[in-house]
Amino acid sequence: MGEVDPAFIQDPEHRPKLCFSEAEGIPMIDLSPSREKEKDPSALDRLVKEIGSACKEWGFFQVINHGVPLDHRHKVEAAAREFFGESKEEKNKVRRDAVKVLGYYDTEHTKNVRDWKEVFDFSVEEPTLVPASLDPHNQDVTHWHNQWPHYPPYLREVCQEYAKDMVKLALELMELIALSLGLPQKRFHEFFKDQTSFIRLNHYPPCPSPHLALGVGRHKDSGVLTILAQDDVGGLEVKRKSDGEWVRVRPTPNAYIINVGDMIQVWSNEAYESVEHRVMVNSEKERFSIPFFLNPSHYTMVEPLEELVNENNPAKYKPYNWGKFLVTRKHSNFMKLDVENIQIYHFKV
Ligand SMILES: O=C(O)CCC(=O)C(=O)O
Ligand SMILES: [Fe+2]
Repeated sequence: MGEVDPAFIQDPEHRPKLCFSEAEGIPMIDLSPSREKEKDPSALDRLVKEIGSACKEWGFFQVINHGVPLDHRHKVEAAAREFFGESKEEKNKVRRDAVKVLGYYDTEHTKNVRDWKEVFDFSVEEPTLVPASLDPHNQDVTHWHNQWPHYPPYLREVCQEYAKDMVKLALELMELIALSLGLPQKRFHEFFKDQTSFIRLNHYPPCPSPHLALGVGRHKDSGVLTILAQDDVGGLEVKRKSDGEWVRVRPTPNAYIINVGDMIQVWSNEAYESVEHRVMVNSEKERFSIPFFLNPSHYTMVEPLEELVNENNPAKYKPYNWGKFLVTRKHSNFMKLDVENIQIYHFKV
């Protein structure tokens, strides 16, 4: 057993339990009625209700019959394995820095503790428009550009193809979520022109001290919605809403794990809430996962939707600018700070 660098060590109250319970009851939802809606409107109604209660009770669910071609997913998984198998020197050729925020890095901090992982980030829109400055008064816009590695050479193409699949599935899920909130089906579409969505390839190497460190420390996803592909190793834990216990999401081959992000919490005025989750590592097996983070345009002002607030249910959040939030987060996750990074509760009324 080796030792881990103190930067990775979680405070005692946040350390994982090595014997864990597997989540019974994380809803498994069959999405086929969404694509066959003309044929069976009552099946679509049932699906919308299932999505609504999963968002309300869990903030997490899994989907099958999601329409994403399996070979597209397999190609990205293979490319990720090959990429992370390259030498550090090769990976560092596409390393992110304070200016080039996309690419490879292995020093992400969640809540100021270093994560036991290495990642490769790429955005869906090339280039992605974002604010140039963290300063709220500065309106300048800049671009994020992807940094594609030379090896493996096919990585770029398969990632771009997969990104299209993810956007399609995400918008379909947003239609179902809109219906479940009593909104017009396409209510959310306007936010995704010039989207800032991105995909992350995650590699969690075996860790000599899985009781002290985490692959990703406890956090909520700050975007709209996350679509996660995990391999068969397992390690994702969700803080169950009903009792606050950490429970593990059992890997289901070819399914996707969906979770509500902070922006759905704000838009829905807390009808739905984003839920804390974290990733355990283990001493024997490496693990790979691929989250897609659905994010709106940088110029989106995020606030409870007017249709969902009234005198009896006033807005629980003040509007905030997504682009400024995003670049502030990117900046703070890059280095260890002495202060908490930006959170939606800072905008609570
Ligand atoms: O790897 C996983 O299972 C989840 C990763 C995650 O929660 C994240 O990157 O936000
Ligand atoms: Fe997450």
